[in-house]
Amino acid sequence: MSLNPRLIKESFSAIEPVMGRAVAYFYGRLFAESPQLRCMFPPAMDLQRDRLFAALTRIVWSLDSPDSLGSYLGQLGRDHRKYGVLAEHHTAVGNALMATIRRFCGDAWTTEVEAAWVAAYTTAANIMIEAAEADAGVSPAWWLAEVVDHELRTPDIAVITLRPGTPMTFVPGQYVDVQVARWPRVWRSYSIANAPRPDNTIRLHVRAVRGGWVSTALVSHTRIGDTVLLGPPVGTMTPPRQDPPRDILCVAGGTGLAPVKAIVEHVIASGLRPNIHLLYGARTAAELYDLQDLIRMEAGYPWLRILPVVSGDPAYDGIRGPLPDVVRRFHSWADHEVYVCGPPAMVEETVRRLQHDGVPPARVHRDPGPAEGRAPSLRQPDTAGGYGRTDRPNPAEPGEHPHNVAR
Ligand SMILES: NC(=O)C1=CN([C@@H]2O[C@H](COP(=O)(O)OP(=O)(O)OC[C@H]3O[C@@H](n4cnc5c(N)ncnc54)[C@H](O)[C@@H]3O)[C@@H](O)[C@H]2O)C=CC1
Repeated sequence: MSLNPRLIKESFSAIEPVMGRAVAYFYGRLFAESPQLRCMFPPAMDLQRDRLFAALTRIVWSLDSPDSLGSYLGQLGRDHRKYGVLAEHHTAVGNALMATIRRFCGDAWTTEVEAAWVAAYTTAANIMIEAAEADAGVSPAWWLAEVVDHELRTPDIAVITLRPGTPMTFVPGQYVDVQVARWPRVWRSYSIANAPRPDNTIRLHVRAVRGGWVSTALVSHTRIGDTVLLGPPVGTMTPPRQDPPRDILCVAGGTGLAPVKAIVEHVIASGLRPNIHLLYGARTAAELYDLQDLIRMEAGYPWLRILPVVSGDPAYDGIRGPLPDVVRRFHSWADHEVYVCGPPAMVEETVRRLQHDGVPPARVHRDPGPAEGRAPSLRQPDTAGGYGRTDRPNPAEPGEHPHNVAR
């Protein structure tokens, strides 16, 4: 069996215009043929459909890059352990997928196309299965974590400290999926907002979204002593090793501060002393929910500068304006390592302007927002890596953080 990326991409493109119906058909077929799998999924499937499409899109467009495809599929396989996915489930998924593609790709379906999809799916499933099996020997499928602190910083933003029952190894900048007891099988992603700590606790910054199941439960219905489930840490917005280190620019909007703060803590703990500018934006001063903590941090490290920015209050007595504009008011950042995280449009625009101003793409680390949580255009394959989270409520299925996991 040999991979034929061209045939896969052509037939996948033929499905694009009817992708919504195709994904619905896929799940209908999967559950009709393997009803025992239905209980592994949440009651409402809309978000799930987006995730499947986003993951499929990423896989199809990565077929020419075996290394990045391999690491993505490996992560997917390890991450799927928390759902209870077993090797035999991949056969059921593969059968439903082939039936779906056959039905929806119309005239593009030939025996060569079928062979190409079978080869690609078999390869992908094997990578996921092998990664899951290797991981089973060294890491839990999920962690039970106790809420050891819960601070309501604004009426809808909580900073929550969790202690996993067994230590969780992660890299600053990564995120975890969270499930609350109130909503079984519903997982939402949150970035870990701290560097690894000796007591193994992790912090999350959570904004309750109107209609958001998990975020509302975490902010308004969670108390110290409660427990949540955590999936394995994933994500690629992690700091590169550098010696000597480059100076750093961080641009964080709202709760997008979380992974950026973890990276800043990591740099501090490393003992290196690059200059760090952290532009921390919110719509109002009251929404700068972590400013006091950041100011305390700044007081201990003269090479760390915290610059709060408010976009929605003309009377604010400090730096005002949209973050992408404010970034440009400073000297050039062209020789800096840059981390950008927050609302997707803010991230897009900030990165676009920084690159226009001479920051090389390889030095820009971004949390790509919902690029993988929604369906990216087939003509604009997402190669940024990482995942997508959004605090937008999903009108079809209230949710907080679509991410890139396909089930
Ligand atoms: N909670 C977490 O762990 C993480 C959250 N995120 C993402 O960060 C975002 C945070 O959202 P909120 O706290 O509600 O932020 P927000 O909507 O209150 O905005 C925060 C800042 O971003 C700016 N901004 C918002 N939209 C903009 C746009 N279109 N153009 C330019 N600037 C814009 C605002 O002016 C403000 O300075 C969400 O999209 C979330 O998915 C990302 C990573 C981790």
